[in-house]
Amino acid sequence: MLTFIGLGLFDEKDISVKGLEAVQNADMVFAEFYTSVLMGTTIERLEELYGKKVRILSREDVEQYPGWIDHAKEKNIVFLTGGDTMVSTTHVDLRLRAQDAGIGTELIHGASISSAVCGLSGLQNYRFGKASTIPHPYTSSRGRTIVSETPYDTIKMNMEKDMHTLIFLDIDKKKGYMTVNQALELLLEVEGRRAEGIMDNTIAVGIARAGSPEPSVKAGYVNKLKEHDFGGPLHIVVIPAALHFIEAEALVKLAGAPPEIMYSTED
Ligand SMILES: C[S@@+](CC[C@H](N)C(=O)[O-])C[C@H]1O[C@@H](n2cnc3c(N)ncnc32)[C@H](O)[C@@H]1O
Repeated sequence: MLTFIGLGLFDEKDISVKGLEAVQNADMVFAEFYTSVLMGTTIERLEELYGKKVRILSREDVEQYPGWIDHAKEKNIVFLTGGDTMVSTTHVDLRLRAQDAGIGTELIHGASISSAVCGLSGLQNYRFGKASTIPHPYTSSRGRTIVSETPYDTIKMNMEKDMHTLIFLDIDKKKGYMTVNQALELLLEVEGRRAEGIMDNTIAVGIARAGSPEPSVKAGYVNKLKEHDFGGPLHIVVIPAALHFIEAEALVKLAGAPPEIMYSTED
């Protein structure tokens, strides 16, 4: 049996009781921390709580060479991930590979950043459209710096449908954890090229360290918000569509948005 377990958002204590029991009873424990990271703990603290060795898998181990799942044909193995275990296409793909190999699978869910952003900001879950990820810029073979326009296109498409956009921020071994500030600068850079006006006079919401004792939640006009100090990682951004009046009130009262946003809301 291969059990997928979501560890929640911040530290070793965010796992569910059900999840903890499954890890403690497992024959082998695998984990990946490239799709998300629990910033409030360490591998040593996880191993101490579980009383088990945790084998850390790379992206290649999970996406290209998941031979390790064969252990689940004979043994109970668990696979740990940050957040909820299935809020990631990679993990769904892994589950399907296991099923195809005749391995039984089970899910034990954890708190996800996708719902935490709604809780912390007051934005309504049902109003979110397609999510996107802002990757760090990279250098092309011709030496040009490439900034992805995909997140900008996703925001535009969602705005046309009156839907909010959740934007995950890149986690890169060398370039580090992308901040809200870097993400907004990159969106403004694309706006500068495309000049389609979707970032003009637009409110954004930045959230840092959801699930920690001191999350940072701040909403404001993009040009101002990009200067705000959100503190340490992880960070995430939402670009809301037109706001329902309760959402606007929540952003003002819970995220320090300018009060005037309450006078241009939808019913
Ligand atoms: C690709 S998502 C993985 C989602 C995860 N499976 C879940 O359900 O929460 C990872 C991204 O979400 C954001 N994120 C995850 N945990 C966070 C947290 N505690 N606080 C703020 N942002 C977070 C970061 O932008 C991070 O790069």
